[in-house]
Amino acid sequence: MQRHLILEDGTTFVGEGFGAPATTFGEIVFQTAMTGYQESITNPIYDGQMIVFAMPVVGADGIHAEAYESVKPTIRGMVVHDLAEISTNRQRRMSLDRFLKQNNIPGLCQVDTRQLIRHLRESGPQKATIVDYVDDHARDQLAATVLTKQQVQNTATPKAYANPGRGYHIVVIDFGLKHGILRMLGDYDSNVSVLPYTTSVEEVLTLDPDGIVLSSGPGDPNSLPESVFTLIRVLQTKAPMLGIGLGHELFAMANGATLNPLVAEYHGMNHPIQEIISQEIFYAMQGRGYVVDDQTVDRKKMFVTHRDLVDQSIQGLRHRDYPAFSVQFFPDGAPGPIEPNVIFADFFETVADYVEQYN
Ligand SMILES: NC(=O)CC[C@H](N)C(=O)O
Repeated sequence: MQRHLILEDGTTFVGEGFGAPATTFGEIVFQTAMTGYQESITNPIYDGQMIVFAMPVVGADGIHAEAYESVKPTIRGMVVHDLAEISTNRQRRMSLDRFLKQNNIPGLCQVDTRQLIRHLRESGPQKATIVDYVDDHARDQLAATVLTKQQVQNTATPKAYANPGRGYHIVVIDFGLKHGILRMLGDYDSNVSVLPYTTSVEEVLTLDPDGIVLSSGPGDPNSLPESVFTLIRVLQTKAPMLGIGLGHELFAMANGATLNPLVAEYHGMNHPIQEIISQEIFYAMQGRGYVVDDQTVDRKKMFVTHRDLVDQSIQGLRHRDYPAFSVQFFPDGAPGPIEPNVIFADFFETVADYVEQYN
């Protein structure tokens, strides 16, 4: 059935509906990665958003068991050029179409995604809706919709839980965790406790962590309560810390930096990232709508460890006084290149040194 995408600025696109026949509202962003649509649509950083895929044909892998990044996807829609009808992946459990239907997420295919993405690159993210008909009612509803700023609350765990293993005790502060982070921690000798971001310093310290991870997550880092920054400021002095994505942004803010929204969000894996000390270049999955303002990083406290070579944005920070560091990109490679996995190796090396020194 023909369906339509309406953008807040009035632009409309026509396409063929797939997935759930639902009408939804969300902020629309585009994903330029050529692989990993299942990981993208299940990554909690996209909570409440609609994703347009630059990849011309999406769906050929179907949905498979290893590529979930959350238990339940909370995106609001998926816009693609061509939907692959036939999937030949041996690990495939179901079609993308069925998966979206089960999760009540609408899809739109046969859309001129190149034109749409060019438009969004200029306009930046905006509200959008997928509807059956374009009429005044649909436009009014879109105009009246207020998008939530509560994405972290929506996706982060409200209760502590364990991801048991043997080895170092790693506490993950959950801001909208993706599974890739837990998978990577599980590849090392670690016993993981995941705590809500509303947790107190005492609750964390009672667990006597050997290392602390600040997870990635959706939304605007400026929308988080002051208690989060206090928590980070205290915890970074107590045990080795690794911030990822939103965790990196919050780590920067806790140490005095400011975060700015990007004109066009960047979701992709084609920007080279350089580790400054080694000059090594690698690629990593990135998903960011915000960037650390370079001018506001207190060089006496922190230094820049990684930069994106396309826009020179800060991609990594390290504290000068504590074993605490952070990366803006996804080091778990789910999806994406696995070179940045080395960030976890660095973290566990830091944890091992710390445990040896203080226990
Ligand atoms: N990679 C992430 O964790 C995303 C962080 C944040 N929501 C942003 O858009 O910048």
